[in-house]
Amino acid sequence: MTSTPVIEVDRLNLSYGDFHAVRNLSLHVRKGELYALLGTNGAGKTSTLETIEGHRTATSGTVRVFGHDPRDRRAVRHRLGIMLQESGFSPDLTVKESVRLIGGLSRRPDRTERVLDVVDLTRKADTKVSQLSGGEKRRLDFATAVYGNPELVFLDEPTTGLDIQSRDALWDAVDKLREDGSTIVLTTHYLEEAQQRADRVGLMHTGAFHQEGTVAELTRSLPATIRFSLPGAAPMPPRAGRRPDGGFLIETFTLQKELHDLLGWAQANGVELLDLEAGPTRLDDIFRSIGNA
Ligand SMILES: Nc1ncnc2c1ncn2[C@@H]1O[C@H](COP(=O)(O)OP(=O)(O)OP(=O)(O)O)[C@@H](O)[C@H]1O
Repeated sequence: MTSTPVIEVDRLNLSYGDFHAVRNLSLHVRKGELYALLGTNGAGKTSTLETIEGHRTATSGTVRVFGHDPRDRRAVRHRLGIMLQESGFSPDLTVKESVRLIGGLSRRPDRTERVLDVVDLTRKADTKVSQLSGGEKRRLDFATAVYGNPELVFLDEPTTGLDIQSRDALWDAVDKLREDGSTIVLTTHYLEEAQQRADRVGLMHTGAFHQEGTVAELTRSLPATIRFSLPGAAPMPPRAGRRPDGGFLIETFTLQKELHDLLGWAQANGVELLDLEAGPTRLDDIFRSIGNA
């Protein structure tokens, strides 16, 4: 990863009539980064992305992609691969024809067969789009992000509707794009995917950033958790609170020590800890804390 800026958004404001959907948002993405733009429903993610992609005009502020105004399609468009939530391919085209169409529109060199292989649709090459399953359609949408290895890739909810094998294959293909130097901007409601993969996360709420940084930076301010349950006759464990589901919860900033003490207590009392889970704060917990703020 280098410090070359690929996306530079400064004090972006976007209004729909009287409604102020994005408020003074600044965001910079560097070459080679995987940046996850996350947020609550209606936070302004799509509005922000559509402005960065050149589909919307900012009410005020500046947006630069590779140093250009993204509405300058000639300068920018061939360098972008955009996987929308719904690509809207013609239902009468075959898969192969659709991929060729993507290639023609992208103006990037590649081979249709290679792209079909990456998105695992070689066996469906001659099938009409109207006859694809939901997951297969999603993999065809992904071809827009893969064709010709774009320098900047937008993935909008890429794994929605995909089974676990297809998800793994998609993330393998994204890893490959990154090895070849692509920069990735991801939106997803599967927070564990962002937690595992994002170099940085921007967490939006009501038009502005609630928090921005690495996952470690975002989760640092909240305690880690240990969750477990106990067999009926077990004594009450020290330091643990009761959860509404009858299990136990320990919140701690010293996870390793607390876990060590708990295991020692269980050993000393001859108690088996059931459903034991211990780990750092997750992005889910931060999302819940926004809802409660
Ligand atoms: N064309 C439009 N006209 C008026 N209001 C709009 C328009 N598009 C979006 N909005 C409003 O702007 C706000 C931000 O919408 P946006 O789609 O950017 O949010 P989002 O973060 O992508 O949400 P979600 O996670 O629910 O998809 C919402 O309150 C939405 O109702």
